[in-house]
Amino acid sequence: MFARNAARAFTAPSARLFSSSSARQTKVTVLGAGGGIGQPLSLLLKLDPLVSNLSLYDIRGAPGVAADVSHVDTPSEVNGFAMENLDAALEGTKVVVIPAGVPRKPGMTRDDLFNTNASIVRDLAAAVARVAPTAHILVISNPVNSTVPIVAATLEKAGVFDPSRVFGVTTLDVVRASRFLASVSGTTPSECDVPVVGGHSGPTIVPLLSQVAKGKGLQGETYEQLVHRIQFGGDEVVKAKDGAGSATLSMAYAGAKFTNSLLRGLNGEKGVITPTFVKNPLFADKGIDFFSSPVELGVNGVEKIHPIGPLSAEEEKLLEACLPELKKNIEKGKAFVA
Ligand SMILES: NC(=O)c1ccc[n+]([C@@H]2O[C@H](COP(=O)([O-])OP(=O)(O)OC[C@H]3O[C@@H](n4cnc5c(N)ncnc54)[C@H](O)[C@@H]3O)[C@@H](O)[C@H]2O)c1
Ligand SMILES: O=C(O)C[C@H](O)C(=O)O
Repeated sequence: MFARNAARAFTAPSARLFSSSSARQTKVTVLGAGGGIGQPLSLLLKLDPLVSNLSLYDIRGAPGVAADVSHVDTPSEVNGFAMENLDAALEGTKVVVIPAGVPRKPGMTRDDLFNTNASIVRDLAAAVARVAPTAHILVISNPVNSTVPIVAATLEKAGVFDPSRVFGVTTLDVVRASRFLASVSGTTPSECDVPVVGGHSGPTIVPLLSQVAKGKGLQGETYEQLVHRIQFGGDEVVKAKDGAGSATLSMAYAGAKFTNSLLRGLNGEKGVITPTFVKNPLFADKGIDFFSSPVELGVNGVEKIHPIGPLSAEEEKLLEACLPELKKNIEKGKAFVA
């Protein structure tokens, strides 16, 4: 893909997206592969050396996307599956990534997508429960704060829920926090790994800037504007796309990055830690049993859930605003399946 004399220039970004420390390889299935996220995500997964087999499914267009992506000269096999072949797409898969569902238009909240996306995600989760009950499920479809509890409850109903195998992908918030803090502090994103905890919508997104050297001194308007931009980065893209959807390319990058982290953990690499929205005991005493906090990924998926660490006074307030809304979103998801 890259010319020999250009290789140096490309080394840094590709190393940041894909890190491969082990030889074991895995079958990955994308549900919603024909969409705005699904297509670039499928391409990026085709480039991941830890993916041996890529299975692409959508209710429209997946065979075409698969034919196209399959010509890329990396070792993995690619197969496309049309609407009626969902079971075949899931056969023998270890990791299922779900970006199926409708995106926002200007003026909508993520919760406004619930009525359409809840049943899409529930039905896909039921198929995974039936065909690939031990697969790891990575949920991208919004509203993530509700769709993850929907997936968990659906698996629970089918008697196959394992909390170490269900993840809400909140990596785009981490990617944005890193990129935006780098701009504000005049550094590079690699120096700005900001833990982002909570959920994935506006005030439920809680960036912990005080835990990063480049972020801890920020105050006043600079701090407030940065927090707002991280919490509402999605709206920025929805507005700029002006009715044509929400973040797709940066989300595909974030989805491929999280998938690679999980695959490295599954392959036995130690110390792979990243925030993700999982069944989480940290705020269970407040009735909130799903929460994104830094999670160590290992051979079984979730290996260890880390605490969120010390918070500044501002972050305490952000967390206070996050919890009630997150609780509502989680309960709405659970009620839908019940
Ligand atoms: N987690 C995040 O950070 C994040 C970021 C961006 C977007 N999203 C969400 O991801 C979802 C997809 O966004 P998009 O821009 O790719 O939308 P899109 O409309 O471009 O693509 C969605 C795809 O899902 C497919 N689909 C619909 N029902 C399906 C089903 N039952 N089975 C399989 N495929 C089905 C559609 O055919 C379409 O190809 C949206 O809900 C969006 O809000 C999440
Ligand atoms: O904003 C959206 O609706 C899509 C996504 O959740 C995002 O954060 O970009």
